[in-house]
This record gives sequence, C-alpha cells and structure tokens, in this order.
Amino acid sequence: MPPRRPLALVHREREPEDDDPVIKPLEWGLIRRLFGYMGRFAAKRNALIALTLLRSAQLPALVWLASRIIAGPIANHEPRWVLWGVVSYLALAVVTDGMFHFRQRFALELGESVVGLLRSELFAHLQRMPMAFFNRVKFGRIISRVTSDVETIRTAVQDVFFVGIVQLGQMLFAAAVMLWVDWVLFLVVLCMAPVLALINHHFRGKLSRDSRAAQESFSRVTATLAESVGGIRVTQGFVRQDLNAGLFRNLLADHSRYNIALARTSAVLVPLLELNSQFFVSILLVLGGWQVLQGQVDVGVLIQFFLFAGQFFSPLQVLGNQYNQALVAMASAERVFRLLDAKPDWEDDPAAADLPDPRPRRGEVTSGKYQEDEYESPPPAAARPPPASSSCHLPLDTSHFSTSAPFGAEVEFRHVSFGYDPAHLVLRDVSFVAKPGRMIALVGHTGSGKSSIINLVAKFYLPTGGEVLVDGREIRTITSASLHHQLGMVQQQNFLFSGTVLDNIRLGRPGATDAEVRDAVERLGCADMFDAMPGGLLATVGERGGGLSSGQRQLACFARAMLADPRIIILDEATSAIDAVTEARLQSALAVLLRGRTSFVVAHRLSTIREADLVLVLDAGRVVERGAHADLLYQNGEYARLHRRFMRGGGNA
Ligand SMILES: Nc1ncnc2c1ncn2[C@@H]1O[C@H](COP(=O)(O)OP(=O)(O)OP(=O)(O)O)[C@@H](O)[C@H]1O
Repeated sequence: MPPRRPLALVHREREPEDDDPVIKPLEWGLIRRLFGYMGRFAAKRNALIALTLLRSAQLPALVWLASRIIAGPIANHEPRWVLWGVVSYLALAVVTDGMFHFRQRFALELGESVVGLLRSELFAHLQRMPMAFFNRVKFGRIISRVTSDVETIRTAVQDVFFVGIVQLGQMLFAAAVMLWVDWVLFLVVLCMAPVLALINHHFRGKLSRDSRAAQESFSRVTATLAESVGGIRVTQGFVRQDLNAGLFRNLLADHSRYNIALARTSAVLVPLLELNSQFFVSILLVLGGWQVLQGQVDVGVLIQFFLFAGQFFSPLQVLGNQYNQALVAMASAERVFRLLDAKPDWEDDPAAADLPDPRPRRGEVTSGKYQEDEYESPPPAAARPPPASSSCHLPLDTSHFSTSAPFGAEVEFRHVSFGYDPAHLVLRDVSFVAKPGRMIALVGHTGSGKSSIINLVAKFYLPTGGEVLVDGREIRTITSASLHHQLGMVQQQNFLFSGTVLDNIRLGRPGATDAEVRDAVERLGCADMFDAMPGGLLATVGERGGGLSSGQRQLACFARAMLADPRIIILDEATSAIDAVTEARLQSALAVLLRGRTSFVVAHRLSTIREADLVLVLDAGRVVERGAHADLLYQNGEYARLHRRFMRGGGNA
C-alpha cells in the first residue's frame, strides 16, 4: 500500500535548488552588481571607506605606541615619558574608537539600505510575475530568497569588504614592524601562517556548508508551518493533527541536526586555532628567550615583537572567516539575482496598446499604467444607456439586469486551444461570444477547463492556438495593465488581508474615500450586514478573513469588485454551503454587482446558473453544450444529467 499522504502538511522532499552550491568563487560581475546597490548611497559608502582606511592604520599605530612605551620609557625607567606616552596612547585610542563608532554605524546603515532596496525590488518583481511562475516555484523557496539569502548579502555588504581592509592593513603593518625588529623571528612567524590558513580553510568551508544546510532546513520549517496553519481546518477536519505533528517534528529534528553539526564544527575549530597559536607562541618564547638570554635582543624588543605577532595572526582568522562569508554571499547573491532576473514566461508585446475604456474616469491612461483613483463611481442606473438588444446566442431573460447599461466589454473566444504545457491541451477548439453586459456561466466536471477559460480571459496565460478577443481586439495586442484595470475577480477563496473590512474593500480602488466604500456596500444592499459587526466597516479582519462569516467574506469581495467598477467580472463562486437567507442576500448583491458588466461565473449554485444569459457546458476541455438553463434542460443532454445529479445531491436550488 502506498504511504498515506498527510493533509495540509506537505512533506517536503529535497528540491533541485537544494543542490545549489553553498559557496561560489568570487565573481567580479556579482561583486560589481552588489557595489552598484551601494552606489545609490554613495556619500555614506565613501565616508565608510575613508573611516575604514583610517582604522586600518590606527589599530597598528596603537600597538606600536604601546610597544614603544614599553621598549623606551618603561625599559629606561623614565616615569615622566611613561606618563606622556600613556596620555598620547589614550588620546589616540579615544579618536580611534570615536571613529570606530561611526564606522560601525555607517556600515550597519549601508547594509540596511542595500538590504531594504534588494528586498523591495524582489517584492515588486514577485508582484509582477505571472501565475505560471507561482505554480512552478515553491513558496518556501521564495521566502528563503527574500529572507536568508538577502541576510547573507547584508553580512557581506556591511562586513566583508570593510572588515577585510582593516584586517589586511593591520597584518601588513605588523609584518613590516616585525621584519624591521627581528627578521629571523619574523620568518618563523611566517611559517605559522600557512598552517593556520589551512586549518581555517578546511573548517570554514565545512562551517559554510553546515550553515547553509541549517538555513535551508529552516526555510522548510517556516514554509511548512505557514502551510499547515493555512490548512488547519482541513487538518482538524480529517483528524490529522498527530500525523502532521509527527512530520513537523521530523522537520524540526532535521533542522536541529544541521544546527548541532554547525556547533560541533565550530567547537573543534576555535580550540584548535587557539592551541595552534599557543604552540607557536611556545616556539617564539624558546627562540626569542634564547636571544634575550644571549644578550642579542633587548627584552623590550621581544615584547614589541610579541605584540605585533598577535596583530599579525588575529586577522588571519578574521580574514578567513570574511573570505568564507564572501563565498557564501556570492552563492546567495547569485540566487537572489537569478530570481530578480527571472523573466516571465511571456510579456506584453511591445506593440500592445491600452484597451480603450468607455467608463467615465478621472485620470488618463498612460502606456498601460493607470493612475490610482482614476474612475468615478458608475453613473446612476437611470443615467446609463438602455440595455443592448439580445446579444448572446440565445434569447434570454435578462429582466434582472433590466435597469442596467451594458458598459461591459465584449469577449470572444475563436477556436481557442490551450495547455499549461503546450504538449497537453486542456482546452480544445473553444468558441463563444460574450456580448457586453451578459453573464456566462461555466459548468462542468472538475478538471473540465472552467478555470482555464477564466485564466485566458484575464490574460494570466496566452492561448496555445486560436484567438481571444476583447472588444474585437486580439488579447495579445492589449496591455495586461489596461485589461486588468477593466477586469475584476472574485475568487472562491475570498482572499481578505488582515486589516479592517473597509481597507479590504478599498483594495478595489485604493484612492476611494470612506464614503465611496460605504456607497459601494450600500448599493449592494448589504450595509446592514457589516453595520451589525462590532466597529461596522472598521471591524478588524484577521489573517485570511478570520473573524468574518463566509457570507460576509463573499460580500466584502463583491463590494471590493463593485468599487473597482470593472467592465468584465470573473467570479469563481464559493462552494461552501450557506443558509437560505444569506444565499438570497448574496444573489441579490450579485445581481447588482453584475449589472451591465460582462461576467464569467464558474457557477456552483443553481440559482446563479439560472440567471446566466449563456451556460457553457464543458467536458474534457471542449464546450459540449451551450444555451440558457431552461433550453439546456429541455435538450436533456450532459447539462440535464449534471443538473439531475446536482438536485439529488441537495444543491442550492
Ligand atoms: N497551473 C496548472 N498547471 C498545469 N495544469 C493545470 C494547471 N491548472 C489546471 N491544470 C490542469 O488543467 C485541466 C483543467 O483544469 P481547470 O482548473 O481549468 O479545471 P476546472 O474545470 O476549473 O476544475 P475545478 O472545477 O476542479 O476547478 C486539469 O486537467 C488540470 O489538472
């Protein structure tokens, strides 16, 4: 028997991108691009570079001063000069640390600015990506790019370059002094360097890999958590809590394993480095001590040498660390830029033009970009032109729209075929005309192609064959932005964001005033339903519409669409069962919302299908029947069969 699949908690297998390299050699193109982001904050960057160069000289200068005080006034018993020496040392220390404060601050601010810029670019880019992208790329993967990868870049931007300069300066200065003081001892010191570098290289590489694995496993934990909280109803409904908790425990155990591996490597590296330097200090003590005992070298000089040996070695470890961070940041930067550079599967044809908009509006359309708050509320019904004559394939009863004006668009499918993967068509030779202001109901078994038709109307995808026309213009020649400004969607899941009901409705037209929002709600005849909530339209909505009944959620989405005042409405009717009173409220609100607009409804309620001007019955991607509800019943074909089954199932008639 196959293993049982958990509900609302997907067991995440390793994905191809998990095998992306953890580190990547330094690449000039990536570095230049990251520096380009710093370029936007040039004043801060330049100040930081100046402070960094100064600090790389100040630190060795402090050590040099201390060593001179020891080797000079202290060794020669000159208390007055010792005092002056200490005062100079303190003065230099205060200046150095004062500058260090600004260096730290500027580095953090620069890192923050670059990270903010990158994240907002990524977010804006993601907002523009088409549906196909989100079908393909895992949620957790996107989260990981915007969070942990950008965080790694932050470390590189604010630390690697600037810390690297300071440490390198310190090393060079220390090496020069040691060479000058005792070149033989310096050669001994130099022998230690490769050993330290090798240890560093080996362990830092392992640390980077462990750290990346820990990051990735954490992104699996967060993505799974988000998914399982979203699907908590399903989980509880199917009593899968224990199973899911077990799977989540496995993910956590996985994450702990990587963290422990990271801690273990670090726990070996740090003592090993310490032991190594202590070993070499012993060698220096033997050699230096012997020289002092022979009277070849002054003890003050030996102390000076030791101080500078410390200055020479401590950067080695830091530089190794920074180098590894740079390699990890290279890999992160490559992934982030890959996402930023990801091209949509298709883009608007450069020759595409805006879809002319006959609605009264406040602003002008400019190259596919509309200004917010550009539309006035629709004119009162009485002021609109009379309804168009019968325009669908069959004479229909449109009395419920009788006071409306069809300012809706005309949508036509001409022999349309479509496949998400062009090799597997899910729509075949679909043709129909939706005349302005008419309501098209899409019915059919699951997977028959209803949502795919809607996806094509919304230009979320392009047809594989045939043509989709809006107001007589092929959809490829229309800019997506102008089409979407004339199109409203009410989805089955009624997605609401956390905030207030008012904010959620205002999403339909961000510039709308509170009064306009209220007007939209009133026109739908559902103001009393919201007024009854504590706070009325200002009632708080929890994440994903929490705190609202399913009827209220649907009405809020209707009001949102009403406010946007679209010419085409796409409605994927909610399947959730609601009581008869709410059903009646929804139907009358829907009639107001759809009035005059061309609408496509994936209909789940018989009461909606009955109102449709044209019902398209789909089966395996083909339109197998079309007509009005009554005519289709009379034909006694596929639709009649669906209808009988629906009635037996106790649907909302
Ligand atoms: N994003 C996608 N990528 C690949 N195939 C898809 C995608 N969405 C849908 N399909 C496939 O396309 C076919 C038609 O699906 P579609 O969603 O249009 O059906 P539907 O009639 O809306 O179904 P339902 O009533 O269950 O929502 C199905 O075989 C489905 O598996």
